[in-house]
Amino acid sequence: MSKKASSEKQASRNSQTQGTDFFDTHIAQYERALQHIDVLPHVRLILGQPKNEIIVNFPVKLDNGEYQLFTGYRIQHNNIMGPYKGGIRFHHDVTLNEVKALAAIMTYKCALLEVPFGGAKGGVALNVHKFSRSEVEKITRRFTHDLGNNIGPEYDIPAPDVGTNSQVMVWMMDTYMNMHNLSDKNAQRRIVTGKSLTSGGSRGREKATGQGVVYSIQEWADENNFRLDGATYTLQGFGNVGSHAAAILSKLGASLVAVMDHTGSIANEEGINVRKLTEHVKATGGVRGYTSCNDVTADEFWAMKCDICIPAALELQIDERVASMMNCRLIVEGANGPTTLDGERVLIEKGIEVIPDLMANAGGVVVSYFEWVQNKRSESWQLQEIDERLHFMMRRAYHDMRAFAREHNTDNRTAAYAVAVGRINSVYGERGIFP
Ligand SMILES: NC(=O)C1=CN([C@@H]2O[C@H](COP(=O)(O)OP(=O)(O)OC[C@H]3O[C@@H](n4cnc5c(N)ncnc54)[C@H](O)[C@@H]3O)[C@@H](O)[C@H]2O)C=CC1
Ligand SMILES: O=C(O)CCC(=O)C(=O)O
Repeated sequence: MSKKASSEKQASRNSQTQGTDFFDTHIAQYERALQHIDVLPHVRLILGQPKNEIIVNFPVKLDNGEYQLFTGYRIQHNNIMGPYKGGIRFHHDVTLNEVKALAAIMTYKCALLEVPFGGAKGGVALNVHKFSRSEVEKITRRFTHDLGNNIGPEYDIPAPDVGTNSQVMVWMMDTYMNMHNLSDKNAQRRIVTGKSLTSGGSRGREKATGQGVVYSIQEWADENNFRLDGATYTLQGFGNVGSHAAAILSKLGASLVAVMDHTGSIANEEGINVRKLTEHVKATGGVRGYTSCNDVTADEFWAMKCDICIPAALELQIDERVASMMNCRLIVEGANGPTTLDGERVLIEKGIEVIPDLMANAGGVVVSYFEWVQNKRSESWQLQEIDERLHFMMRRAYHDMRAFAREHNTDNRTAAYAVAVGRINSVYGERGIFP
């Protein structure tokens, strides 16, 4: 088997064979945090499962005239802190358990960042690369239609995730507006965030998650007297999160030495030109075939010596085997849930620090919140203001997480969960339970 083929097979093996235990992994991480804080018994129960699980099966007429049935999910984990909030994923491996885990992660991410939203996530099981633009539009509109009143601008607000983008969000918005005869059409644009700027999106949302990844790295670098100028890093995933993180890190003088995506893995110890790679990915759909780099296997990618590794693709990628190969100082989880429980154990044994998903990739939902507020008030904020507000909120959450970790002698993930669950628990405690 060629190196490229073996690399692709490895990437797909990681995401497919382990996808089913993502919710269990999340629950184990959540329960580990409960050992460090006092949580009301009913709150433990409530947070252990999502509040609502919406599953819709819907047919769509494809370009060839045939009908195909799709399964879509919207999981609403918790809304004690505010309206349900979270992305929509279009990917062939989408399952109920995956979306449940992603929805719960949103609840804790928002609580850690003090964003006044709860947690939700949605997804449709489809390989987006295999459908035409008009088919993806029809799938989006039909899914939105079937979600009906299960979403709403004050109730549950979707956003982009893997396989979706600002165009998909605008189709969702348009479908929702056409379904509801609402008087204040403009304010209703906040039914989704992550829209294009022209259709009511926010400046800075496109790069927000990557920007937040970099703000997290900068906090860690300051804390550890580490210079980013001249540092090396590897990146799994060169989509929205990965490509923007890389573009910003380039400006700070950090050097990208290896990248993996769904098409393969490439490396160059001398550094990869991020701007040129971005053009290549736009033109060809993936990193494979980019010149000035060597093709490497997935194992060679993970074993690459570097200062920082940024997984920014799918969940459960860094398992025990991968973690034992890794040769870096810091892992920054641009993706949701990229590390398995065994993987994390090995990383801790090896002294590799992790900035967990709840913290590292929260920039997206923070700027989504800014977009929602701007739509509600008919305002349009400047990029500088957005970046400053985002930076402030990322820094505050980072130090809340680190303070807990130091005080209770925990890893960062346990600390991030504990801070978030502690805040949610306080609200439940103050409000009591409706009988
Ligand atoms: N888009 C956003 O604002 C946010 C995204 N995230 C998380 O970041 C991660 C990436 O999301 P996006 O960049 O938005 O998605 P995207 O769809 O823009 O990009 C996904 C990237 O992952 C790569 N990929 C897919 N399958 C792969 C595999 N089997 N092996 C290696 N690479 C693979 C793709 O080639 C692509 O480069 C996900 O875990 C998502 O939940 C987290 C917070 C916000
Ligand atoms: O921007 C949002 O509302 C949600 C982003 C998201 O899905 C995530 O943080 O995983």
